[in-house]
Amino acid sequence: MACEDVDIFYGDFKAVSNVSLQFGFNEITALIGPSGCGKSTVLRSLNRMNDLIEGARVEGTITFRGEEIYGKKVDPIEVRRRIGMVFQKANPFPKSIYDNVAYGPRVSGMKVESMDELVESSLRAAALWDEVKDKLKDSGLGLSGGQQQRLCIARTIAVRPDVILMDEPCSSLDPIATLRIEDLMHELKQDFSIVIVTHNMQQAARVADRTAFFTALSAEGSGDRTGVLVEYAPTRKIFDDPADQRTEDYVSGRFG
Ligand SMILES: Nc1ncnc2c1ncn2[C@@H]1O[C@H](COP(=O)(O)OP(=O)(O)OP(=O)(O)O)[C@@H](O)[C@H]1O
Repeated sequence: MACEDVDIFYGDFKAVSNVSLQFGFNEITALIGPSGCGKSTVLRSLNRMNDLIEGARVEGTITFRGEEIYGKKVDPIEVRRRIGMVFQKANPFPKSIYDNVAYGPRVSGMKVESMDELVESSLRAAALWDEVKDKLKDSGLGLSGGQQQRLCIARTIAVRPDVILMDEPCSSLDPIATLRIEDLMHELKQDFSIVIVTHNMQQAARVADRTAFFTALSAEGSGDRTGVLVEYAPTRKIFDDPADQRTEDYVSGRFG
């Protein structure tokens, strides 16, 4: 997956300017940077989630497996099936644990030989099966915050995406639940590519193969601040030997 010269607007406001990034398969890429630099905006553009925000507009090229995802003939629902998303706050449906996982395959009309097996394998892949296998009919809302987030990951995996986008998936979790999700991410990258937005630099350093650092620049003559990509490199390089002073200031905690 790649974006090239991407600008993203909300109405007249240019939130993100000139972003070019290539995401590796079976890799975890972290998007980091100070608040308002456009990380979530970029993430949402990768599976056309911005389509759902009134006034949001993407210019430039975003391709997935060589195909332009904003192409006229492309079905955004299919894009979102292949490029799934996990949100900041776990948002299980008010349904049973089983039905949360089965929901996506059912509504997308996926051909499934055994729904029971698909539910089990998705819950296993999300490291939740052992905790819920005896209460699959209970409501997903009855689980702990960390379990709910893993349920949302299972729900995302169930439709067999190629890429999983994660928007600060651990920000409302305690440190133990956070480490659990990070371990899970390491396992998931065997089968999926992952792009994660995180405020937590240690988290980026722990999980990501590559890291993109963004900042926000003030536009001349207006108070608007537009997000730009400063540097994109292997995570170790970003943290140990960044090329740009702004990256160094941010990762060393001097700014942001
Ligand atoms: N739905 C929206 N409508 C209008 N403007 C928006 C919308 N979402 C974000 N913005 C603006 O776009 C800019 C980038 O926001 P975005 O949420 O992508 O940044 P971020 O880096 O993810 O921030 P944070 O780390 O605080 O979540 C900000 O100026 C924000 O106010």
